[in-house]
Amino acid sequence: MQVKKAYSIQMEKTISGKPAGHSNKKFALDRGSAAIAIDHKKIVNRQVKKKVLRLDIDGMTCSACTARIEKVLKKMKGIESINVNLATETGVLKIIEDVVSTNDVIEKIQHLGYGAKVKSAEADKKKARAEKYKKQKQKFFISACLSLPLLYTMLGHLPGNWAVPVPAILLNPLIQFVLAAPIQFYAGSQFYKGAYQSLSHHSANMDVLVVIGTSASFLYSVLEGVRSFLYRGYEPHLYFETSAVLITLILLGKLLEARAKSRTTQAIAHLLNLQAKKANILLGITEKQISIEGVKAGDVLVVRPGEKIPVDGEVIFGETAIDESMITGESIPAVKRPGDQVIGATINKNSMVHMRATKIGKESVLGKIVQTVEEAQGSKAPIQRFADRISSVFVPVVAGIALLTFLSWLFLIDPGNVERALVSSITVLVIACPCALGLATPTSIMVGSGKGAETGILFKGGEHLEIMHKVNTVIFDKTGTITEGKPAVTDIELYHDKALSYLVSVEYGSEHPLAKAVVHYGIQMKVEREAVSELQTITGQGVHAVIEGHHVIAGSRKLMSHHMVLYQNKLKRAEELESQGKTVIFIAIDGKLAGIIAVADTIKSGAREVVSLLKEKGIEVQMMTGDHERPAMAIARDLGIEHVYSSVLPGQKAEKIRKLKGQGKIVAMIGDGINDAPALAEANVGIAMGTGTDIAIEAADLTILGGDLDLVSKAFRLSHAVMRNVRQNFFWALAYNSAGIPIAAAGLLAPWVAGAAMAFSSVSVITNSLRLKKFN
Ligand SMILES: Nc1ncnc2c1ncn2[C@@H]1O[C@H](COP(=O)(O)OP(=O)(O)OP(=O)(O)O)[C@@H](O)[C@H]1O
Ligand SMILES: [Cu+]
Ligand SMILES: [Mg+2]
Repeated sequence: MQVKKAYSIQMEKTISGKPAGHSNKKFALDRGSAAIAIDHKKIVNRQVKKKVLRLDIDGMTCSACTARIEKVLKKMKGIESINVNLATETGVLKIIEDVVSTNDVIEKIQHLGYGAKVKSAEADKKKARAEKYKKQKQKFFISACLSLPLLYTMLGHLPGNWAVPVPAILLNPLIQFVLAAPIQFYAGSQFYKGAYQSLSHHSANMDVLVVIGTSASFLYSVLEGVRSFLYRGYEPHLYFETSAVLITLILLGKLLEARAKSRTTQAIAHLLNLQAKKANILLGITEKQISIEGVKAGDVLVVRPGEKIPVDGEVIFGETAIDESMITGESIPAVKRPGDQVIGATINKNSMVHMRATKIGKESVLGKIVQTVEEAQGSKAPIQRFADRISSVFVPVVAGIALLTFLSWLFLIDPGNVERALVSSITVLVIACPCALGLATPTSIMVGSGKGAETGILFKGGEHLEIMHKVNTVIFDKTGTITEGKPAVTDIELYHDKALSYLVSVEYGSEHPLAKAVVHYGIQMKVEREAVSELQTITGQGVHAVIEGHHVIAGSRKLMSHHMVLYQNKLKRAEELESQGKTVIFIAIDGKLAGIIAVADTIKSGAREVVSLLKEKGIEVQMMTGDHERPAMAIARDLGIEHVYSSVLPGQKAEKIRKLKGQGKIVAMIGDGINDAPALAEANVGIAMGTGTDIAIEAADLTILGGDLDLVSKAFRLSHAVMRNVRQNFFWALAYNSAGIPIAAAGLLAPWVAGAAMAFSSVSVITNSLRLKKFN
């Protein structure tokens, strides 16, 4: 049954990732021969009760912490999803406001022993981070200065001629205690705090390992010292330097980590820097310069040539050309007249204009981009959950191995030697600490998606970066994706004197690229437009309207057949035009064919290269279009694409992708139109052209700013580079541990060497991630 009714698109996207291969999107499309009415507000309103809550979370030390917060909060009522990121120290939650309040969530996290507050502005955060860094640095220096004399005493233990004379005072247990205690309890207090928090919630993080390790050597040394006071002549075996150096090195590691981390978040700062800092506001007839934060929607702003457009808005006076390349990728400046929309951060080239601010801050185009990038950087790739799982079992396992080491030394290897047993087990504890594992994925994802954003590839989440490198089938949409989407009318044949006027009038109400071509042509030819009623867009087929009491339809031959319009006598002419790669629009008035009009679009530069690049990688390339077979084939042949699906209706596009997925293929769909939205949502990876419709962008997993096809192959390369980087990070994170544990258990490693290895494993992971910045 085909009912004429508006059909709506339902979209549900979650922030958190699901395992690769599973689409986390639902896209219901009831098909019919009817008009499509897509209401943006409706999509938003559906989720009005739900709120995305962004928090700054403080005090997490390793991925065991993130795992615990996620686990506990997931159990709370009203929390739909939660994603805590160690690298950015943030949490993104989806909550149902009626059920749970922001305060409930914050209290819960605080109860777990972490600091939590609603995400502050980037500037506040920077300040807080800088302060923390300063304090951390201070602690490190104190601890390093106190450790040096202790370290010096170790030189006295060097074998044979290497031994260095050590002043007796440094060997005094009391002096050593005085040097070591501040390190243990002041500089090292953060580890005690962390360990206490962790243990009081029945879990163990890396702080626990550090605390057990350092406290054991400290306490043992204290006992030895006491003994030497009680029994004259007793030679105490002091290990103060072990705990001191360990803490110093771990603090150094943290310091280096913090510094490297701040470099990974530069992409956002870079984006925010695009924004204008000041705006000239017009108050009556006087003009005043104010800072950008002071601009409100509705303000009238003056923008002179050479200045940046301060916020999103609408031109109300003047005419100018604006360079929008940073947002749209379009290198030719766009002409803007009163009534035209302008985008914040773009550059006014020609002359002064007045504009009315419409969207500011988070609502603006740039604000949304920043938000997307932030979310992507804070989200998790499926592979990270794997890392989180490993590290959450790691700590107890390691504690077990350390205990085993202690017992086997004490009872089997060197019976009765508490000291040897203790040192070996401490070393095991320290070297096995999996702190770098928690950083392996998020730092790569962060640098990688930041790099993408800089180049014009906006990933909506880390999971897409990961899935993308598994893609083996890529499907391109034609119009607007492979072609410029700026078609021009080339041929025209009319059989009714009102045909052109009616056609231009109906197409005026359509967003379709073909419609724009017709409207543009109409303006050029100075065609009069008529009043239109009952306008309906039939997605994938054409448009319908009533003009001066006449039923006018324009679109594909499918639409004509559907309305029983006879077009067969013009079929030959149409096919002739189509073989040249042109798209033919049929016009019918009151059920009679009134004209055919041919429209041609140019293939984007770089299209051929992308296709051959993907094919080289062993990826299957296909094309899927709503257009007729002939023009589709003509273009496909030109590009070297063998598989073409033509005359596909929007719902069928998604169907086709579902089928391919069913065959076990991992599919990426690249499109721009409303007709592509369901397919973009269905594909494993949906890629939208930034020049395309909002609906497509919303449905997709990543957006190519400006619609540059080179960026498509770049996005694929980036995902491969990031995943390679993640694997390298896993290696660096685990290499020291796996190699170190047996050596440490055998008692062949000094505890401080283990401490250094642990610190450098974190540092090498972050350094490796930063290499992605050089990706080109
Ligand atoms: N506004 C319109 N005016 C005239 N014809 C239209 C209109 N919208 C759709 N059509 C007809 O329907 C066909 C399918 O449209 P659809 O939007 O699904 O795909 P397309 O834009 O041609 O190609 P692609 O799927 O590659 O983007 C078009 O080729 C055209 O013949
Ligand atoms: Cu560690
Ligand atoms: Mg298209």
